[in-house]
Amino acid sequence: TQITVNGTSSHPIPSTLWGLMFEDISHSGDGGLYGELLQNRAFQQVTPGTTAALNAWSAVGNTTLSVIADSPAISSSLPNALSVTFPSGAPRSGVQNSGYFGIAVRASSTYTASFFYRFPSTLPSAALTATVSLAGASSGTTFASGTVALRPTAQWTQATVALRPRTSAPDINNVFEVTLAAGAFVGTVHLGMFSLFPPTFGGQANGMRADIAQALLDLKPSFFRLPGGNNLEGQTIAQRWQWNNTVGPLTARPGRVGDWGYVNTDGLGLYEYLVWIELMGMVPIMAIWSGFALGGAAVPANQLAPYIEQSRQQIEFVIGSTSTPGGALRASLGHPAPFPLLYVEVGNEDFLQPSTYQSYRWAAFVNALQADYPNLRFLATSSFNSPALSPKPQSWDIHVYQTPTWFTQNSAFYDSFARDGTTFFEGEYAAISTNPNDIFGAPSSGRLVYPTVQSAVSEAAFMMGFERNADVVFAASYAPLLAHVTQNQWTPNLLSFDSGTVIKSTSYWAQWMFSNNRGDVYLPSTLASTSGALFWSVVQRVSPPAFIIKVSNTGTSASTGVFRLPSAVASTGQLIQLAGAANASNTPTTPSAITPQSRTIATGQNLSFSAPAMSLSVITVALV
Ligand SMILES: [NH3+][C@H]1C[C@H](O)[C@@H](O)[C@@H]1CO
Repeated sequence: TQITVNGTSSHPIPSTLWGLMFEDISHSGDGGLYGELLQNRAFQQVTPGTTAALNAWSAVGNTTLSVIADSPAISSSLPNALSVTFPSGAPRSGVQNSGYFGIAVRASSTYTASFFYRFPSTLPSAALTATVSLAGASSGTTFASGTVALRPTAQWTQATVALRPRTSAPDINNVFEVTLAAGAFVGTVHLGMFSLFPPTFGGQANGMRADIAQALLDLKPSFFRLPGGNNLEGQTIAQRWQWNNTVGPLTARPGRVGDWGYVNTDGLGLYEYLVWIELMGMVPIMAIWSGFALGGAAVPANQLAPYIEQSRQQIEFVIGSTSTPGGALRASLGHPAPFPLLYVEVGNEDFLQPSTYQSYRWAAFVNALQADYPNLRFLATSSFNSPALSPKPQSWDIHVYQTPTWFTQNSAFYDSFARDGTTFFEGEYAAISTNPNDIFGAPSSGRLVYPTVQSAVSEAAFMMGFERNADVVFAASYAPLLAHVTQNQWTPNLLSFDSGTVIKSTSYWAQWMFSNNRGDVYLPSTLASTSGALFWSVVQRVSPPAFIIKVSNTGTSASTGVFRLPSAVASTGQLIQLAGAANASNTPTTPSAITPQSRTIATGQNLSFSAPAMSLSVITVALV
């Protein structure tokens, strides 16, 4: 294929083009990115006395456990506690937590453990020594232990201890224990608001798991969409995500039943998101709830005011001056300066109930909030111009989940969009099935469990379209971002993980190749055929001056592109290439089967490049 590259750029590439979409799905947050290692740490949103209330907890030795609604409670937000009864003559006994499907124990880390306790009836005659430890679930090997004094008190009191493993555990099959020595105490103790944190990314208090955060940082992401996705919406209006329930001390956070079938602790709250986003060099694209719950309920127009006010307070918390209540709260938590918020998304996928979005919800939120915050850009989340909205949205968040073939055939999706000032955020996209008749079906019906080489190179063809249309596409993110390898509600995902490992998919590497090889301006070139297999994008980097040529071959045989570049270039350049069998994936058993390979290649102003079948290539060649 002969490809003529224009020497005059058509448009700059916005700095926000490549970034991350996040929501707590498949334990992306609790059990994933959020640093807390204990599951069901505060018995939030569970029914006392039920087995489910004891999720992840079990007795050590002879104790009997039950979750109770305690009085006094630890706080009004945390009504539940674990009642632990030690019988007479008990051996070493106490409680055990199995983490989020395991706990990684690394000798290089210092873990911070804490819990609240009180003796509701019989007080011990003197302080008791509790042992807090990390041990092999089946081996019983103790990797770390520390002691803490439990004072004889009926009032809720917090105990904290540092744990330093002497050796790393060989696998993630480990447990956290709080125990008393044999015969140390006969009676009942109430425990609650446990926590076990490893060192966090950048040392952030109540922060993120370092290995997952680092894998995300390696993508050099420019934005972070939060807090969802479906998980913003709630199955009911009462279960929606509410920013004010996610800030302040952990004892003030009630948690909620998330939209993906598990309790969200909301320990990863709005402040933690924003501080981490800043630490990562990203900007937030923040959603506000738009009056619609996934179960189908919409707030009537004449009852929206308190929800609009809650959203206004959410925005005030993020960017309000410290003379406002929201800004003052932000300052009190340690961040007096406003966060760099420009984009506010009104709901999520409001194409699910476009009628009320069109008739009043969009206008009610935007008219009120735009008046308060004129510099903000509000994104509509219903289907583009279907129905038309008033006031006319400045931006839209468009999602697509499709087959690899759809992505190659729609590489020019944005070419025909009107250039009228409206901008677009491709907030969610992924090739998720090879079966066009059952996109969201089961793996037996074509659904991908992990991204494949074919899905990654097809997404890359679509991503070429984002660079070509970066005058109207300002941001794009693959979704979902993260998922536990087995406790998930959705596949495929950009990154998979368990308690100890992060797996970078083929699609992760495609995102990595685009985001780590950005240009400043786009150079138009011969258009690829959308029914073909070869796709390309040429951008120019100002400093150091270079052409960056991305080539995706989504076909089953090698294909050559001859690039006629607009000016002289060096005789050698760098090639980064991702290639493999169409159905190859990186999985827990083969985590690095397909990774980008770099090498130097011969280059010239007429650059002939043979792209292997099923490959994504990035060629960087210096101008001379
Ligand atoms: N149904 C998808 C669309 C929604 O916005 C996300 O929560 C889901 C997974 O990415």
